[in-house]
Parts: sequence; structure tokens; C-alpha cells
Amino acid sequence: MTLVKICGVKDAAGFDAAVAAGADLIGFVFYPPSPRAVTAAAAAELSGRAPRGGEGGPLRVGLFVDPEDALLEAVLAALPLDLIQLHGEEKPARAAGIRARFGIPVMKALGIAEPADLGLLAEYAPAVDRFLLDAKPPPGASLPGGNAAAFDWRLVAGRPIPRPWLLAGGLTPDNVAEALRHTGAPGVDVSSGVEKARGVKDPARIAAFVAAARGAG
Ligand SMILES: O=C(O)c1ccccc1N[C@@H]1O[C@H](COP(=O)(O)O)[C@@H](O)[C@H]1O
Repeated sequence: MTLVKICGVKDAAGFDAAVAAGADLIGFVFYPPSPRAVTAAAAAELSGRAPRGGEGGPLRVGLFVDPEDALLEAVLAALPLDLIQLHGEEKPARAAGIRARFGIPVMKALGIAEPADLGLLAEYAPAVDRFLLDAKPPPGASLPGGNAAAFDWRLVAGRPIPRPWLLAGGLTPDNVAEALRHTGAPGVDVSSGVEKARGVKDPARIAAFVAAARGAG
């Protein structure tokens, strides 16, 4: 079954909608410049609204961009995470160091724009547990992700990816089925495409996205 991650949840309506829709993973953004950023305390409070990952609830994912250890420590003191998503310029050694130090699986986000970008997969594979393949930020974007930008899905269609992976970037309830058919991705991740305004999740779009992804695979 296709894994579905709803990312950038920051209020109870969005969290409850993701849980009710049956999302497999829920992402909290710990990157202050993002309109989806949450504090560790707020994420912990939201997380308490549903059973933990492995106990019938969705896996909790913390999204970080080039985090210092102090930030990871502060978040983990407030909230157990099932997966650390690294969405910055972290090198393989840093990803491996975070995984070893905190004992939590790591998912590395890579921006894909041309075939050569897939060469990074082999470099990172020993250091990480999962990949998230996303578009590169469009020119002028202020965020490294969450920009509603898609990449050319033909770049990954039928390609062997050396770890379990999620497809991301510009996905919506309207295009996720096509994206899955095109790429054969084992999972999908969405943020902007399930919002009614930038940074504000729309429960109806979350339900529609999960249903469309499930219907496709
Ligand atoms: O969502 C954010 O604000 C964000 C900030 C910094 C790094 C990554 C971010 N989001 C990630 O990007 C993907 C794709 O987003 P979108 O669906 O195209 O808006 C999202 O799923 C997050 O994992």
C-alpha cells in the first residue's frame, strides 16, 4: 500500500484530519522561516491527540534544515520522533552522525532536476534509512522545500532507488494518482497541495489527497 505523509501540520484541525484520513506519517516543521513551523511544545501537544506510531497512530516525522544538535535535543526532549527528515545541505557524514547520536531513522530529502542528481543516492544510501525526492527550490524561493513545485517525474520513473522513498513536490489531490502511476513511488509526501492558504492545512484537501493516493495504489 502506498505510504502517505502529510507534512507541515501545525494545528489541531490539520492534525486530526490527517489522522482521520489514515495518513501513515505526519510531519512537523522545525524550521522557523517556514510558515508551517511549530515549536516543540506545540508539536508535542498536537502529537498527544492520537496514538503513537507503532501503536495504531501515524509515524511522527520531524523536518529539520541543517539542524544543530541542540535543536534536535530540544525537540526530542519534548516529543518522541519516529523519523528525522533532513531537508537542508546535510552531507552523508552529518546524516550518519545524527542517526548514530539520536538512534532515530533518518530520511534525506534530495532535490531532483536532472539525471545527475540521482547520483547522490548512492553516496547517501549507507547513511540514511529513507529518501524523499523533491523538486529543487524554484528561483527566488525562500524555502528549501514546501514550494508547491514539481519536478519531471520521468527522471525517477522505473529507476532503482536504493532505499524506501517518498515522492514529493507539487503534489495535490488532483495529480497524486497520476504521479504514482508515472513513477511507481512507494510513498508520497505533500504540504502545499493540502492547504487552503499558505501554511494553513485544509481538512477536506487532506482527506481527498489520502483517498486519491490510496485509490492509485
Ligand atoms: O513545508 C515547508 O515549509 C518546508 C520547509 C523547509 C523544507 C521543506 C519543507 N517542506 C517539504 O517539502 C515537501 C514538498 O512540499 P510541497 O508539497 O511541494 O509544498 C513537503 O512535503 C515537505 O516534506
